[in-house]
Amino acid sequence: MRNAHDLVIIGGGVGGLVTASVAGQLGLDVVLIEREPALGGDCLHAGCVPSKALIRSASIAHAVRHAEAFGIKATASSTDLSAVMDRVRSVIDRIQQHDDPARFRGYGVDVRFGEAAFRDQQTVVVKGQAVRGRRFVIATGSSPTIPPIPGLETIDYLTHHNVFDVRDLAERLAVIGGGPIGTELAQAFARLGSRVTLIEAGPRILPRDEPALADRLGAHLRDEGVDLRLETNVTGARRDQDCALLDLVADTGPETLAFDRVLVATGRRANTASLNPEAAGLAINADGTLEVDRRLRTRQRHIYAIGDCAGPYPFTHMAEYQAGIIISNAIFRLPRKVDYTAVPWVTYTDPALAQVGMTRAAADAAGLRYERACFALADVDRAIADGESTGELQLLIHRGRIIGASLLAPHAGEIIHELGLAIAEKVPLRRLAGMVHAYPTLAQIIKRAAGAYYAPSLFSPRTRRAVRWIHRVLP
Ligand SMILES: Cc1cc2nc3c(=O)[nH]c(=O)nc-3n(C[C@H](O)[C@H](O)[C@H](O)COP(=O)(O)OP(=O)(O)OC[C@H]3O[C@@H](n4cnc5c(N)ncnc54)[C@H](O)[C@@H]3O)c2cc1C
Ligand SMILES: NC(=O)c1ccc[n+]([C@@H]2O[C@H](COP(=O)([O-])OP(=O)(O)OC[C@H]3O[C@@H](n4cnc5c(N)ncnc54)[C@H](O)[C@@H]3O)[C@@H](O)[C@H]2O)c1
Repeated sequence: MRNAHDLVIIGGGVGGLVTASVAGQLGLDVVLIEREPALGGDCLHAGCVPSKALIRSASIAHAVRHAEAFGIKATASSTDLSAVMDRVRSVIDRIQQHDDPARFRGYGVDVRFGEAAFRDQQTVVVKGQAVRGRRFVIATGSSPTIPPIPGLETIDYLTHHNVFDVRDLAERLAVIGGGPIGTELAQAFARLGSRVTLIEAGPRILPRDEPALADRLGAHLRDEGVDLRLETNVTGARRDQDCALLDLVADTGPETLAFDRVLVATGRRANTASLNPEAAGLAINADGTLEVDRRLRTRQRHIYAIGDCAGPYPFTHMAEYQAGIIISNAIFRLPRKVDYTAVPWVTYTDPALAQVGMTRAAADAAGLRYERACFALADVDRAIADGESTGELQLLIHRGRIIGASLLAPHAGEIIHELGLAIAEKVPLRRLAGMVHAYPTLAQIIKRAAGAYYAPSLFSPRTRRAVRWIHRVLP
């Protein structure tokens, strides 16, 4: 095909950037198109990075406030949100250096800024210019969805796109939506000093996670002072002088509450409309993601899609993982399919809620018979030393191997990967029970849960009889 680039990548977030850097360094003729004025995508500018930087400030505020429980007299903390957000900004700026267009141009990538839309199956148009490609990777991410609440447009609500620009701490903050965004930010702002009401339409926060652990986290947030309203619908919103009024309806009846700010965190939808997908003959799933096969090819075999715009797991590490699949399929031409058996995800509350592999709901849906091994964090020595008691590990075990793990614990995201490897590599549970875990670590909860699973058979009457017999007959 004349004048066609080897690879045209649409979207300069993590999915697009990982693909572009490898393809460029391997010597392909690559064009990377990003509609915002900077590379990095939502994770860097309005997602993972600013939220985790904010959570860090919030955890320090929380530690200072509770210092006395650890024998430390600290003066009462107050939050300078402007300084907190300056730090958030500086963290973004520091990481942004990795995503400098000059770096990618140095790899030979032709970086262009402007919105790309398909003209046909081989061409996208950017700022009026046609860009032809032999292969395409769509990595356009997702955007916040706004629920159809009458009057919402009148109250100047926040989303994750502008919440990190706010400089003054709201005294009363409503967070609508108890998914990962709403839950992480509700706790962070409560710890920074806002009175937070977290409103979730469903029966629990974090509906994709293990229900018992999500409930435990919800109770913990309440203990920390978050006013958690479950099974509550927002039926109307309006401005009243300096505040926003929200009409709430729950089993207990209707109620109208006043807030200084309202953050909407009710989900995200794939960015596909601006791409003009029909012109390229691409199919869209009911949830708005692009239809792809297990090799991440759309219906047009030379057009691939990865990250949030393809799903099914809208996380940065999954966009990066899927970029690896594309590199294999589209660059090395080695057919490779996605494998989602050991996908981890973490909600970075304190304690954090981490999942890898199957939840019980997923195992039930797959018709698998499994057993459970659980262990409470409160019985782990390190957790006692740290003054942390809220948490639990739950393992799902199928034929002696772990198929899913859910962990509520401080830094759960740092602990869960050992279990991810065990699931991916089908490591027998007894190997984990026998593995030496350094003392005292929170990760010992894994060995303890595995030990708890084997304890009934280890200390059974049969084993006890066998041990007595051995001691009688052997010298
Ligand atoms: C508040 C928040 C916190 C989060 N925290 C975490 C976390 O802790 N861990 C985690 O794993 N995930 C987290 N996520 C999710 C994570 O941000 C996304 O999964 C990740 O950014 C997806 O990467 P991507 O490459 O698919 O899309 P993005 O990073 O969104 O990049 C897509 C890019 O495509 C561009 N684009 C869109 N349409 C076009 C077009 N037509 N032409 C040109 N360019 C276009 C966009 O401008 C954007 O830069 C969080 C998300 C939010 C909102
Ligand atoms: N730590 C992380 O990995 C992390 C953190 C933040 C975001 N993310 C990603 O970003 C994506 C978007 O996150 P999110 O939290 O916005 O979406 P989500 O879809 O995960 O959760 C939205 C929540 O809002 C509730 N909801 C929807 N409409 C509502 C309404 N009108 N009133 C009250 N509640 C309502 C839903 O029941 C659901 O619990 C997620 O899919 C997640 O993967 C990941």
